[in-house]
Amino acid sequence: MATPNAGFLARAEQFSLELARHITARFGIRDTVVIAIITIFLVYSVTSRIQVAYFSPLHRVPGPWHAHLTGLILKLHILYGNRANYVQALHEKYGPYVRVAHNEVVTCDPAAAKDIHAVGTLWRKWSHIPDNVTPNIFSIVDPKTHNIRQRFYKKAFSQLSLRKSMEPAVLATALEAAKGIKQDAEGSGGIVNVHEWFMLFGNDLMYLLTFGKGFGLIQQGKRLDSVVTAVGIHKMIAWVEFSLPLFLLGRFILSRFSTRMHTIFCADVTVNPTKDETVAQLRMKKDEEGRTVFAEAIEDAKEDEMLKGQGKTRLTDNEIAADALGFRLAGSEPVGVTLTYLIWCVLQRPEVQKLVEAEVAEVEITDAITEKLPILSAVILETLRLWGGNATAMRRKEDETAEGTVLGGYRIPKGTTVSTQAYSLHRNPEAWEDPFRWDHTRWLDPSQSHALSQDRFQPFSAGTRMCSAYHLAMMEIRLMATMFFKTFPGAKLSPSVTPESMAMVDRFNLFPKYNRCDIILGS
Ligand code: HEM
Repeated sequence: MATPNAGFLARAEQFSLELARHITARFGIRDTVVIAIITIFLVYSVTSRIQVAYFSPLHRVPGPWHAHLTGLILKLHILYGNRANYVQALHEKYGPYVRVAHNEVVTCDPAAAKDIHAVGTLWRKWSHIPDNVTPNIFSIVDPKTHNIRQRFYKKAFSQLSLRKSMEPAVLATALEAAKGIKQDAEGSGGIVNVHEWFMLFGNDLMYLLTFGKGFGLIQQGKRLDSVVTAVGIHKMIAWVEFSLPLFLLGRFILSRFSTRMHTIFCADVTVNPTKDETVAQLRMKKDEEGRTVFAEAIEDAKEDEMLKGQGKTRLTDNEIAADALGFRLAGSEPVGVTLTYLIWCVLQRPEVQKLVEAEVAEVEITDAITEKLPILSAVILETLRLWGGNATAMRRKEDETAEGTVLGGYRIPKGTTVSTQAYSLHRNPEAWEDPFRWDHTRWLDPSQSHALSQDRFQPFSAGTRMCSAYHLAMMEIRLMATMFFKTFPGAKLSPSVTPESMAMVDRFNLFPKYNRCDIILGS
């Protein structure tokens, strides 16, 4: 017996045949085939997007309506350097789990952050480096390859080794920066943009770390905008993510007509050190002058039994060049940014400023001594909590488990990107009391010390993908901050510095909106 469904199917079949006959008669066979292929593609794309939007388990995760269908709005925010603030606003509206794109969820739940970034986690770093480009330590996805690479640097980046190898250079560079700040202020009525000097400080030290010779940016009085930084790379990647055709148009056509376009669309070409020069520098022998910590790390690895067991005792030339660039990009900016915000936070609170100045006034500036100063340490940790230089998205994927995973009660299907950002983790009211208030005293209470555990305080990330240079970064911040408060007691913020001017822009690292923090030096 014919069912009502069969009647419908028969009518649909007849309609389709009529339509096909009509189109074939009007456009000819070849054009009809093209139209059919395009139609099938469009129908497939739309239905699969609707399926992912409303019928995948992700539809239960709250978020703005458009995020269920597309990541376009998120990509626009990335393009404008606004991702961190956009995601924070979404957390404030929707809670600790938010769907920000059809295939991406963000979370500021400490339990999820702990799971995702734990040692031995199944969550893998998300990377858009194509297979044919040698990844650097920052972008390697495969955990085994990453583990091998990490071992190359482990010893050289321990606190003990760094105090021998890098501390004198960090101190000398901090002294140069303080001199530069003083001279700059003398030439401009006592007002100086300290952000610029802190950024040059961070950049100079990274050149020194990877190439043995600092490029003397501070001595040359270079301006910040003449230094190529990770910002360029971020803008370039943001364009790729937003629209590949627009990126290609910019890269191959527009970049020929304007230097600005060239720095945005061809940042990788501009920023890459010539490979031969880098490799020669980093393969220097033990007794050669100008050998870097980086070169030592590579050399030391030859004696590492575990690496030998893995059949790998040397880095290839391509790997060395990639890592030199990776360290420079990862390390040049966040130290300078954190220092800028530290000065901004302390100078807003004269009573805290007096305490820090009194604490550092008589001390010798060494890493071991400054590490033990309670007020300075508390001020650094509290600044890293609210205004750390690298508090932006850490994107991860879990592709191992066929049925996906569960986070915060939500099923996350395989292949979904999940991001945490310390900017929101550190502002989560479930994790921190009065989270938006900068209050260094929360770190003076010993019972707070467990907050340093990996779940709710992650300015340097956590687990195996934690910042390789944590000890170096902390040393740079401690020595430069001590140098500043000893040399410039009574410094004040210029009236031009406002919460609006210091709002953070998110370009791989976070920066003050106008790249400025003007201060007036005390007489
Ligand atoms: C205040 C300063 C710094 C902060 C807040 C910071 C923060 C971070 C964070 C959050 C990550 C993890 C990123 C991710 O997984 O997506 C990271 C990774 C990394 N950082 Fe830092 N960093 C700082 C300074 C530095 C410096 C000075 C260097 C270089 C000398 C450096 C080198 C690296 C490297 C190589 C990685 C990749 C580690 C890996 O994947 O194994 N960082 N950093």
